[in-house]
Amino acid sequence: MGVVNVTPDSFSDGGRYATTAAAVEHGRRLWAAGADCVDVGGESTRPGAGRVDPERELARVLPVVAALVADGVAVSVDTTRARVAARAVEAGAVLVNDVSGGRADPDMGAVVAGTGAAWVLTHARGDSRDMYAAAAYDDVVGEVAAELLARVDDALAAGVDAARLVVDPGLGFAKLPAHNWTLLAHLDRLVGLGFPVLVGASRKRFLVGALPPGSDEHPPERRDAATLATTVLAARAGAWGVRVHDVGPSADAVRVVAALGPQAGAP
Ligand SMILES: Nc1nc2ncc(COP(=O)(O)O)nc2c(=O)[nH]1
Repeated sequence: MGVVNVTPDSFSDGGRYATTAAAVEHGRRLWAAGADCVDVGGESTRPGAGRVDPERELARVLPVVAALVADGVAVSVDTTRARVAARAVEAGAVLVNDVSGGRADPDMGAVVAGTGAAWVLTHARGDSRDMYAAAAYDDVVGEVAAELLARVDDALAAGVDAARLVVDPGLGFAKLPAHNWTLLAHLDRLVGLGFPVLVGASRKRFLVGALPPGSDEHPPERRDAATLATTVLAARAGAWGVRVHDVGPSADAVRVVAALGPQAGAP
């Protein structure tokens, strides 16, 4: 899953693809580089980010979704708003990527149930204004798994077909670095829940911990090698997908792991 943030303030590429033309061009590049899906978002989800007006979010994502769909690109929409999801699916998006796991908008379940779209339920607590306040776990893998299953139950209750659900541990969402590393080390337990697992580690701040001491926290591209390592880990654990900014290397890494054949532990 290639990332196209049509926003002026995303931490990983803020502002580079803020115009429709730049975003569409970037989405085409990611598709050509081997992305199976291009994820279009119009509202930064970084901690502390304020909300974007719904009309502005729509104005950012819809033209990009429509143009990429017209090119034959499989598009997902990164939104927590049911109305944005509905309009993006109408424009041809095939997956709703909801970092709130359906908690932000009570109408999201019904909207997804009413379409043929898939739905990524990402684990988080609170929202972008207070997410670290809830970043306390006794057993982060067990608690994230249980809370994701609660999100799944709500989705099923809303009428969404289980076959259209994907779960995501929400690295960096209401999680401290140690929580992210523990989740990465135990992705097999999340895969064992029986739903496709999407992993979004790409260029996230916790990866700086894997860089040489004193490494500059910027630019985010400096974290692409560490991101590639997380792609291999996710593929080896049997994850369904990875959400990355630098698609080419991760697409190659996924093919390398696939070439190994069935591995112990991967379904
Ligand atoms: N499913 C999913 N979606 C996401 N969307 C945005 C971000 C924040 O990263 P960005 O600002 O680089 O897009 N992370 C995730 C994630 O981990 N999982």
